[in-house]
Amino acid sequence: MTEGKFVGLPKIKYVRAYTVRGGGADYHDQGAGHWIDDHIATPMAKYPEYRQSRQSFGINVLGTLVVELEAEDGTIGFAVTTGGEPACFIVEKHLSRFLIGRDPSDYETIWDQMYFSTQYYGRKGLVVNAISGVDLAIWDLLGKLRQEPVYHLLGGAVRDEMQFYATGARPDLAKEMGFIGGKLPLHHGPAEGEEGMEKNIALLADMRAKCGDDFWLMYDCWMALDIDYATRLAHRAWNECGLKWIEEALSPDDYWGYAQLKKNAPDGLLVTTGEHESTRWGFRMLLEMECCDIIQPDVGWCGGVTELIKIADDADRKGVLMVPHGSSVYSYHFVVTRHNSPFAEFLMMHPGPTEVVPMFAPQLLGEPVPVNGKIRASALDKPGFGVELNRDIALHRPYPND
Ligand SMILES: C[C@H](O)[C@H](O)CC(=O)C(=O)O
Ligand SMILES: [Mg+2]
Repeated sequence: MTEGKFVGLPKIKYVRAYTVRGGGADYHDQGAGHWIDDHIATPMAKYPEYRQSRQSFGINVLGTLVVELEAEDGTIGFAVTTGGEPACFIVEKHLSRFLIGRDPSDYETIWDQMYFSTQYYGRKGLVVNAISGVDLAIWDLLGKLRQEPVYHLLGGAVRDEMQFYATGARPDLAKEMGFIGGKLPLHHGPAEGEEGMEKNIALLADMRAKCGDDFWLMYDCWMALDIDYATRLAHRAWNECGLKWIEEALSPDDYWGYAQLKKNAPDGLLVTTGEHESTRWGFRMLLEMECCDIIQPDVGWCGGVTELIKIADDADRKGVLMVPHGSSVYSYHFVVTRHNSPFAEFLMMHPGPTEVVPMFAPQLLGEPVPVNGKIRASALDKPGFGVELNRDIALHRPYPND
């Protein structure tokens, strides 16, 4: 090619960041009576006043962040993640300078600039959520401009369909719906003593009796435990109920604790974690310190697709499975391209949960859902992430940059 002739894709012209309330990407932002806020063990449960409800300590305080990127030709890429109003500020007032006038194909440089310009106040959490939202919107725009699904841009499907396990309070119903396993929220942590431990085991035993021996059952501990409690739970749940894995038992900062837990856990029981970890550097700690058997990055929180490529490659190199946390289409387009992601998570967002509903409803239109526990790769065959933003919901743009 003659130097200087290549014109590239239409450049990004507008960056818009909105916040929305009510479920969707902030899936903890649900109404009263939802299974996801029913006395679930958390690190805040040592304070009795914050034990019954996660909303009582503010789990849903952020709401959803919607990032919208409009190219010069009017094509719009968008993405949703958790982050709400403070993430809108970061996107519009800080990150937009690295986006306006740029070709979306330059996602590597854009990511690098977003990360290192915010490193002095970022690195993890809210700032990386905002970076992830922008990165996902770039990949959506790229797919829409090239008229290709994101999974094509990532190397294509390695399997014809994806298999799902369901996260929710009713693994017995998930089994009837065709899922390969059910992940229960743990309800009682160390502050509720031996009585709580007995209740945890009793619930699992009841589900084992209902689901039969071959169905996977997992416990999601949402960072609530200490090593002693997690070790005792792991042994009892494995011996008495055939638990498949114990998830996110400890604080995400306690790499040393995870390495110890993995040594303490019974042979055959998997230790999993990573949904609140970010970037190639955080996951390198988990992988090199041999903290777990499965890493579970959330593509909307760990740095987006651009960063997940690096995280997944590192896990692959070390022979560790990478099964992303939730994240709807943003996960599906990645999982289907990866040999080390043999199955995926489906978060049951029905309050019961007695039926399958789209994970990020009502924010996305055209979101595929598992049928008989599976989604075919061909269901992703639309440009970008294959979904549209539902503009009937109340979008609020607090910090316009233009
Ligand atoms: C059910 C868990 O407490 C949490 O709400 C979701 C989660 O950690 C997961 O899906 O994994
Ligand atoms: Mg989890």
